[in-house]
Amino acid sequence: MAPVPISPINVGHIDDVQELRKSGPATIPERFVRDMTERPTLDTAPPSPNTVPVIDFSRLVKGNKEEHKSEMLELTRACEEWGFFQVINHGIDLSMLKSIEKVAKDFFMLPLDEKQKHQMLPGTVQGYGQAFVFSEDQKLDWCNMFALGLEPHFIRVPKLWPTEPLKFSETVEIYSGEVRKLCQHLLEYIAMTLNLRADFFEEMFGVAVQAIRMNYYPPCARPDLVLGLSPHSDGSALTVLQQGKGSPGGLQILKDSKWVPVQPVPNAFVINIGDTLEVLTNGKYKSVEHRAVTDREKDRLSIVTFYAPSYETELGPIPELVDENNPCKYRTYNHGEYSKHYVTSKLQGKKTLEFAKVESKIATS
Ligand SMILES: O=C(O)CCC(=O)C(=O)O
Ligand SMILES: [Fe+2]
Repeated sequence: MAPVPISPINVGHIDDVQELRKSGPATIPERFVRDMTERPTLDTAPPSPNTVPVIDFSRLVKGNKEEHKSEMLELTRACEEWGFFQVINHGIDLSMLKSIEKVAKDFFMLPLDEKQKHQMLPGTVQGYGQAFVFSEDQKLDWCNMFALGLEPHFIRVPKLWPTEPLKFSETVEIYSGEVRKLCQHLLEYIAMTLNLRADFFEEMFGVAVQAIRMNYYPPCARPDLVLGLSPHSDGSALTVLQQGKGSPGGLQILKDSKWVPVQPVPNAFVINIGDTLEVLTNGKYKSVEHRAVTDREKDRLSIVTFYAPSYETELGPIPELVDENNPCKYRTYNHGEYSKHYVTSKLQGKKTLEFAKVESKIATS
């Protein structure tokens, strides 16, 4: 969520999907209809037993020696083999999860002109609208987003913070404070799975950048033609995703070239490794491509926190994780530069990470 210079880009007309749904529930404008190769196959098969690992956070933190050890092994496996896991018993009060969901939903239910007071300008990633649209002919996602930069404070854009719903800002502040602590703790355990000091990432990151994005996916009459969110990996170090209670599944991750649905686990957070951890671990832990699909009848809400190093941080593979068998795959670069590159590129699988590869041809400025 780096501040982006506003350039005169022409993104064409972007229909608001909630309004589309209201006015003509069966109409899918061409700009939302995906090319054949991108369309989701809507799995009617029973969920595969091969699902994203579930980590019991309380066993990591206060379990006995055996419990801690087995949970650490599961965390290592999750990071190495999946890049995604769900966390249960995370210690964040369930009333907090409920409150953030309520203010998020209430915000999306406001009249369009009210939401548009906080509109996301073309080429930027904060506010209400669709991020990552850079041209007139780019396909659009069946999603409305509302995103805010949170930490450090200089990334905040005060005019984008709504006064309605009444408790919106206060709830975002409290929730995000809790999620920040969870990210810090998770990174401590992740550092330990890599035989690094627990405070390794905390020390390296400085005042970590944190942003929140609420994604609202209205039902879609033709979920087979559209995507809720285009395939991408996150630019963060870690991402924490809360799925709305009672929301249908919709998140899918690319595993062994197949799209695997992430089944919602009540009150859990879905955690994923972002590009930044992939670089730091020299690819030992990889960011995984993911996307969202829509549902014919039900709407879906997700509340997503991105946690990343400060923009000043110089990033590159951690020397302890580079050796003859794992030669250095990524160059060293400034995280602010990467963030700028990320938010000025369209979502396109793991393409943005090319920026960091040693053989990369992409210029750094
Ligand atoms: O809504 C979802 O499940 C996916 C959201 C996501 O990947 C994102 O906001 O980066
Ligand atoms: Fe994502």
